[in-house]
Amino acid sequence: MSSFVIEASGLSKSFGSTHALAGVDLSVRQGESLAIMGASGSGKTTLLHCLAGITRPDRGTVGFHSGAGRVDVTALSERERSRLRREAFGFVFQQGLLIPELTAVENVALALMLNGMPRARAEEYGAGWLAALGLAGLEQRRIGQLSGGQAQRVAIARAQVTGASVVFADEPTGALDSATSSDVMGALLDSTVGQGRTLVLVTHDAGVAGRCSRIVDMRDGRVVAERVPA
Ligand SMILES: Nc1ncnc2c1ncn2[C@@H]1O[C@H](COP(=O)(O)OP(=O)(O)OP(=O)(O)O)[C@@H](O)[C@H]1O
Repeated sequence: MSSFVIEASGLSKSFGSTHALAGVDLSVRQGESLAIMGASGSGKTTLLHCLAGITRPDRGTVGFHSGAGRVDVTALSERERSRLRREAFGFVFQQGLLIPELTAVENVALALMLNGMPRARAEEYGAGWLAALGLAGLEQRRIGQLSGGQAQRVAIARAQVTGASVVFADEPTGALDSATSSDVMGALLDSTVGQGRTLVLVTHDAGVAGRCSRIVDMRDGRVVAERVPA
């Protein structure tokens, strides 16, 4: 059995009187694809953000295991968490958070340049990732000149180009029609778990969740069920 890459225990997070997370224990194995499902407001995004070190929980811990050992994500400073996110994690959101003024390849290369890689090399790497995601020939298009599915593939390339060991995705196919959604989900799986890396995603779409290796269901800030898709 493979080892855990993320181990969260006792996570609680409130916003005023709203208990977004009310004691969540969740471990994620290296190389698995985990879908987090549940009704609107059940705490899915808050959980994803706590696992990824974006949000610090009020209580509980998140451990991240890398080749260098275990990091207690919840004990890190804001600056250390930001570095961990840049270096070890990748993010794909519903709206790709791409920079519209930049071209496809510049958007991908930027992630590498933020980690100190010179521009020419970063763009070379970026172009390689775009090609791997089926976007060869579109490197110089600005984001507004791409379809929704193509733009989301650029976002996937950007999330992976730094060699992220865990990719976190929040409704990565939420803005796409069902055929495009299926293509983009295939690209996301191939480029993460297909390469031995780990994918944690939030989705409302049972079709998307059904392609993951495990699903957890949330209700009222708690994980209430766990299942393996048929
Ligand atoms: N920054 C915030 N400030 C105040 N309340 C928040 C904040 N973030 C989340 N909440 C509240 O916490 C609860 C859980 O929100 P969360 O976004 O985690 O749910 P979700 O399951 O991802 O919902 P959705 O499917 O609608 O995106 C909701 O009641 C939400 O209104």
